[in-house]
Amino acid sequence: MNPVRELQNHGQAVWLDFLARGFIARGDLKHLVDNDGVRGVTSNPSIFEKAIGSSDEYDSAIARILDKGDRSVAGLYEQLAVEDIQHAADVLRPVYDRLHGADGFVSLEVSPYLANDTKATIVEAKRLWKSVDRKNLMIKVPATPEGLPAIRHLISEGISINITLLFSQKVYVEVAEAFLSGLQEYVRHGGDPSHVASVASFFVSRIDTAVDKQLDEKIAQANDPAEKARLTTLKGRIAIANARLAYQDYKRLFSSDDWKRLEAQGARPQRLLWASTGTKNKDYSDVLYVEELIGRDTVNTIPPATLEAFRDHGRLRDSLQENLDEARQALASLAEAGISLDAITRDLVKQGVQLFDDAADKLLGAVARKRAKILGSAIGQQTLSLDPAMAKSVAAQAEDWRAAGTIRKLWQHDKSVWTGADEDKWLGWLASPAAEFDRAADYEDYARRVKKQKFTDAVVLGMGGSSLGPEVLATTFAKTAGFPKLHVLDSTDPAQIRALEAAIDVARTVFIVSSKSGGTTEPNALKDYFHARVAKAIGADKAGHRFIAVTDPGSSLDKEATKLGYARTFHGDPAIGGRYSVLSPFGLVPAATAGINVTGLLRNALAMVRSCGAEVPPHDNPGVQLGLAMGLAGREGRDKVTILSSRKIADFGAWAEQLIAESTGKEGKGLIPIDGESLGDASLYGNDRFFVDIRTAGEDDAAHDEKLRALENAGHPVVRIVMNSIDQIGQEFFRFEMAVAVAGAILGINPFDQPDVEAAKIRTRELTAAFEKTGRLPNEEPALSTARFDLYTDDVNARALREKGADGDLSSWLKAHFARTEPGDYVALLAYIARDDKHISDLQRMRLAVRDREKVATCAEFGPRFQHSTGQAYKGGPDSGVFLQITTDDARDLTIPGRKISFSVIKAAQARGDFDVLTRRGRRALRVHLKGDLRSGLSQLGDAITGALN
Ligand SMILES: O=C(CO)[C@@H](O)[C@H](O)[C@H](O)[C@H](O)COP(=O)(O)O
Ligand SMILES: O=C[C@H](O)COP(=O)(O)O
Repeated sequence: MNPVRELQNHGQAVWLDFLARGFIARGDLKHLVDNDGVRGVTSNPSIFEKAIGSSDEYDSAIARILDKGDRSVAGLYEQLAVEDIQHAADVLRPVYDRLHGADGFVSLEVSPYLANDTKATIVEAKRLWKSVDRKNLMIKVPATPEGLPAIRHLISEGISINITLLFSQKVYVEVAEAFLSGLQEYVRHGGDPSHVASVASFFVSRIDTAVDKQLDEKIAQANDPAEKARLTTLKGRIAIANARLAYQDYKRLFSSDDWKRLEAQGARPQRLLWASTGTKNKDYSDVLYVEELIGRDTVNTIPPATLEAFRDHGRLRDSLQENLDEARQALASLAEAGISLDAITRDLVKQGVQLFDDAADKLLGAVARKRAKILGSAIGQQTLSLDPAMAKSVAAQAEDWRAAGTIRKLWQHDKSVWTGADEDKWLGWLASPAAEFDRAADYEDYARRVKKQKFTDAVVLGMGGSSLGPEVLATTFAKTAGFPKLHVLDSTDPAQIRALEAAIDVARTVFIVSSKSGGTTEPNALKDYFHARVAKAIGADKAGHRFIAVTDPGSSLDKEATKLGYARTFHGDPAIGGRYSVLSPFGLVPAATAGINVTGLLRNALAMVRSCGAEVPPHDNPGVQLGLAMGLAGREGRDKVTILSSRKIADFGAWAEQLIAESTGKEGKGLIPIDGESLGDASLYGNDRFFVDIRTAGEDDAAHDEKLRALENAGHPVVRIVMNSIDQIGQEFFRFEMAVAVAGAILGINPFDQPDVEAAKIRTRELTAAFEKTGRLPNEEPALSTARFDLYTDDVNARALREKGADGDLSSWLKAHFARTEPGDYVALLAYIARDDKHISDLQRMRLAVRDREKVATCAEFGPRFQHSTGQAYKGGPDSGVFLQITTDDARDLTIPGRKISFSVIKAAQARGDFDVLTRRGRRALRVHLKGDLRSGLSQLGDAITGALN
């Protein structure tokens, strides 16, 4: 007779420790069931890794699933695994029926990542039990300290459980007790115990591998030949001795009175199952862990090669209860030799979890790659071109993060990923795309209502996180027919406010007042201003209906919106910081107002959320890859993240700028985003750059691409991101959010606070309070005053500049100022003037002149907008900035109804507040205040800069 089949006659069931789709489909499993009498199947993460991860057998199934709609990587794996388990269970169902539920089981393991989490194990086990939906299923749960209560709980709910990663007799007893007590509870609640099956998977060969290693060390150290011989006899015997003694515990536990009572009610014993029964040491028999463990009411789950070997030359005898004294003696000798089996088995549990984690990482990484390949251009493509040393350090960091499960921790809101401050309270952005997608119908309903009102324009009044995302949407998407044109106003500059007002029809405009805190100066002033304008145009009683508020619940704006009868208030999530809020109402309400397809935007974004998911290992996780590269490059001095956005998504950099600067620039560390600096010759760049080129497919620009290639060839890190179309913009929002959170962890800062933004706000409030009191801002002494400009700075800067040759002429001051730049520094122009096309190109000319001459990175920013964005890094980040603030006397001021203070005064206070904080922080800063006509003032400044640089 076939020895495998014959094991049945010794009361032992043979299960197969293997599973694969083709193996079942081809009928190979059925063949083993029919011919070898195989009565069960076990699976584990390593088995699925081999089946799914290391073959292409599942590729068509993955494509078929994705064809019906995108899935998370874990979801994809789970669907494949559940299908395989169902198929195997169906093959074994006749065995189960024939044996009246005594055997014929297939096991599916909960995620190894949950091994130390009781609650999550219970939730997942129940979910898997339900989705496989087969009576002959067992859910595998590891015998970790946290697994034990889960095992008891699941049994008490009538779920059949296979307890895995069991190595020690002591833990085995606990497992059996958990089973008994769980089953008692199930019966107490009226359950029929005959439906509940359980096995305790006691691992064997791994024990010998670990013990033999220690024995070999002792043998090598021993001088006495007799001692050497004694130790040698223990090799290859401990695992079997341990298992045999565990079986004695089994017999005792399952003959107790407690058990007998349960048995009388139909309960079936929890059988011991021998796992890890493939021989690892080639010096031992290839069927050692089968032949030596044959006994009644046990199971051996055997890997295919061992099964074949046993079929070929296995010998049968009732071995399990042989030589028990010898077994005890062997364990005692081991202890005498100073080897602790307890310690070894404890380690083996930990290692076992880690091995399954590793297998799961490998498996999920492979599934992630397969998903990405099948989805192709449906996900924005990212390539990292890094020099070998940086590529190596990114790979090493990715491996550290993989082994430590850092991405999972990040998704689980574990603040230890960062500084352990309060980062856990700011992670709402991880879940918001999915939550908002579920609410998409509400946005669509809202959009329909907006459409009906036939507004010509919609204006977002907000700053930073409340304005930059909407601005990307407003400038990236064309106006939708029938919907208002979307504008964003994030300035206190009177000319800019007037220009916006002139561009809209106030009587037919909807205003979106957007402020998370509700307390931000600019949107509040703008709201009052436009409320009065609308009231004048359509009547005070109707004005409120033209306003929408987007704010966090309970804010002052929330209350005011109710008081003023706003048409609607959308609440943000207080667990999302402003710069992370674009895929929440702060971006989505403006999008819906403008008729942008919110459902499509979010559906697209979710593809990237999945690509960056908790289960996608760092090597295959695009957001994490980008973040590790940015963070590690930054740590090595390549901290100028130069964003090159193509024409169609030109504004993306302005959003990314805030995210990067405000998140990372603090405690003297951080990344300095460089936006809008067009590419130049490779010789213009220092080795402080990190380039990110982002575009939509087909937006190739030969001249730009050639320069980028030159930079790449010169060894600069270059990341290329190609979106299939602008519809994928939501993906990039999420990719960058994840990347910046990751970079923050690498830099060792809290990426969710903005300590230095507050400092400027406080100083501004002091100045405006002084104005409210006295009717003017406090006096200030210029370092130099001429008919066309005044120069201001603090004493320290003034002294330093004079020492460098600054005298009575603007160019000399600028020359001295720029001369302070060192390699690795950046120069930032901070202009408190209207942000319009002309001024943008004026600043661009100036910055490029500085870049080309000084060969440093440059920023061209408008105040007060940048104060809510890059301002954080300028003040709190690395002390590598050289700042030139540009202010002016506004030709025409603009009053704010009901307030003493005007827009011009607010802007002046903001500029001074900002400048004061810069100088108080010891930054290199100079302010040039242009007098008289702004255009000619800017032109003279431009000339002075050129003069200074030459
Ligand atoms: O736990 C069970 C069955 O319940 C098995 O599937 C178990 O995971 C396997 O036997 C082991 O993982 C295989 O271990 P090894 O041969 O790699 O040492
Ligand atoms: O990025 C944030 C800005 O400082 C605006 O904040 P807010 O949304 O609370 O008005």
